[in-house]
Amino acid sequence: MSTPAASLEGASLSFGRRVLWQDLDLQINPGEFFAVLGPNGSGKTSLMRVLLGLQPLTSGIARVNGRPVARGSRDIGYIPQQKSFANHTPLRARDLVGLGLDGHRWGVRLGRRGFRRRVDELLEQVGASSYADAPVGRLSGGEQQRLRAAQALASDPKVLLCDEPLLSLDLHHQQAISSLINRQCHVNGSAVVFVTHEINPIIEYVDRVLYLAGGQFRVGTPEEVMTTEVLSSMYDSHVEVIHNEGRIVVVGLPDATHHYGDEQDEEA
Ligand SMILES: Nc1ncnc2c1ncn2[C@@H]1O[C@H](COP(=O)(O)OP(=O)(O)OP(=O)(O)O)[C@@H](O)[C@H]1O
Repeated sequence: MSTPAASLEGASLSFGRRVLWQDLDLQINPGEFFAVLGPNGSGKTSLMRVLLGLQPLTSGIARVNGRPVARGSRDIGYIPQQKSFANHTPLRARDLVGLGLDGHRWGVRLGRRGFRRRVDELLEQVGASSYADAPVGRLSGGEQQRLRAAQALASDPKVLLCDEPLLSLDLHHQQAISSLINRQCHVNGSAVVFVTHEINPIIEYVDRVLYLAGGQFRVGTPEEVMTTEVLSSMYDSHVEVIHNEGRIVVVGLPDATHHYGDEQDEEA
């Protein structure tokens, strides 16, 4: 059996009394498109941070490509949740993409010309050729986000972590970026971990989902997890899930995010 691209064994994460998840066992395989869903504060970004080696688990072990997670792993590509670059960031769009491509693996192998060609190719793939030489701080949120995607794809990572990468993109670019991420996954063999609030833009690509809510989790195909029964039980309230023409509509989600552990906090 091949080594999982990323795995968690008996993983738990708590902050004080708040339990985000407990006893999570997970193996994400090379070439698997794995979506992470759940309400605000359910621990999706924290899971990314665990895999990036930035957030220690409360218990259990997390591995990437068979090795315990470590900061700065070259096995990982990361499209962070959107934050804007400061206005005067001294980088052009192509420099940012080049950072993803830089260094040991590619710099030597490609040479200067090849390096530039590859950066141009990536810029084109995310529809950023027209602003290749613009300072990143002057670009719109969506334009910056497309560059982050190009940067993360540049290194051909074993594991591609995407934290709401489609936010602030228009429909056309949502489709272009999600299809590129899908190609990186199903053609180039990266494992993709894709955090999102909305599964429909990527539903045709998703192999399995992890759904986090109320301190609980479920793992399975979208058809197994995204059901009225499963989500109602996780939210502890009636939630209706409608599958229609390949889309999934969830109706009646409770507004407030209930955190497992809040009861104890209140009692205390
Ligand atoms: N270092 C920390 N110390 C204390 N609490 C934290 C820390 N990091 C995250 N949390 C809390 O853990 C919870 C989960 O945060 P996280 O960012 O993982 O949620 P999320 O599912 O990504 O949410 P969203 O959908 O809003 O992005 C939040 O309530 C957050 O305040």
